[in-house]
Amino acid sequence: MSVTVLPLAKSGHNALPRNEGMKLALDVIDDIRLNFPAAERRIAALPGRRSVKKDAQAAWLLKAITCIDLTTLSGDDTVARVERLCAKAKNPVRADLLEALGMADRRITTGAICVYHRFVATAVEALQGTDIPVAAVSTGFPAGLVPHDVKLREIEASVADGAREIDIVITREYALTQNWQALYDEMRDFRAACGDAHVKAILATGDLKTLRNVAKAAMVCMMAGADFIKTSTGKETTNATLLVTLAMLRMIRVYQSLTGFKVGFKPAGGISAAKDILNYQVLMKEELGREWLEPDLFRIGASSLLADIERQLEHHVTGRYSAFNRHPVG
Ligand SMILES: O=C[C@H](O)COP(=O)(O)O
Repeated sequence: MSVTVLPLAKSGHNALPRNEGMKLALDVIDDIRLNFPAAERRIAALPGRRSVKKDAQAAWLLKAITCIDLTTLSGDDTVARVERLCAKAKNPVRADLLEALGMADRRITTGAICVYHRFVATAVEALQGTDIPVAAVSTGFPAGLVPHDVKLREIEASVADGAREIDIVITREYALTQNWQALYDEMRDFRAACGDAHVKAILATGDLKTLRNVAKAAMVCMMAGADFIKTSTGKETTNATLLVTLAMLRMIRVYQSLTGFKVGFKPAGGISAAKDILNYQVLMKEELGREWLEPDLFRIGASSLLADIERQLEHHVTGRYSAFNRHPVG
C-alpha cells in the first residue's frame, strides 16, 4: 500500500521572510468586526464538508505530524522525560508503519519540541544532528504575571541555551482592557529579546472573553512582529477551538493584505484526536491556502495527539487498532 503524500516540508524550518511588523494602527484595530453567527455556521458545517478519506487521510495525518510541536509542560518534567520526547520527535512513526505507507525513505520528524526553559539545553543536546528546533515557553508561562524585565531575561536565557523558537504569553489584562498600546509595546520588546529566534504569541484565547478581543489581540501581536499567533497555553479552561481559529486565521489574512507578511498559526491545548486535527488542516487550507499546511506556517501544540495519529495510521495499514500503550510517548 502507498499513500499519495502532500510534499513534505522543504529544507529545514522557518525559511520564509520574517514578519517585521508595522506601526500600531489603532484605526485598523478599531475597525475589526466579526460576524459571530456566520462564523459559528462556518465552523458547524466543517466536519460535514470534510472529505479527506483513506490514503489521502493518511497523507494529511503524516503532514500533521511534521507540524506538531511535541510538548511536555508539566511540573514533574524530568531530563529523562524530555529525552524520551526528543527520541519520539526524531522518529514519530514506527518504522514498520512508514514502510507499509511507502514512506520509509522520507525523513519525517515533528515540527519542534516544546518545553519549559529548564529543559531547553537538554532538548537541544538530544536533538543534535537533526533540524528539529527547540521551542521554549516563556514570559512567565502560563499566566504571564511576572515583571516585564524578568520576562525579557527569561527569553534571553532560553535563546542562550539554544531555543530557536520562543512561545510567549501576552498580558491578558491588556486585551481585556483594550490597552492595545501596552500589548503592542510588550510584544515589540519580546520580539527584540528573541533576536533570531522566532516568536509565537500565545493569546490565551479562553481568557479573552470575546471573539472580538481575540481578533484584535491577534492583530496587535502581528503588528508588533509576532512570527506566529497561538491560541492557548493548554492551561486555560477553554483552549484551542475551531471558532477562535477562524477568527485568528481571518486576521492573518487581513494582516497579509496590509503588509504582505505571512504569519503562522498554532492551535494548542486539548487537541488529542486525529479526526480533530483534520478539521484544523481543512480550515487552514480553505482560509489561507496550501502554504499554511507546512511547518513554516502551521504548528500544532500537543502532548498526546501523536499517539492517536499513529494509532490511526496503524489502523489504515492493518485494519486494526492497537492499544494506546503501544504508542507510549506523544
Ligand atoms: O502548547 C501546547 C499545549 O500545552 C499542549 O496541550 P495538551 O497537553 O492539551 O496537548
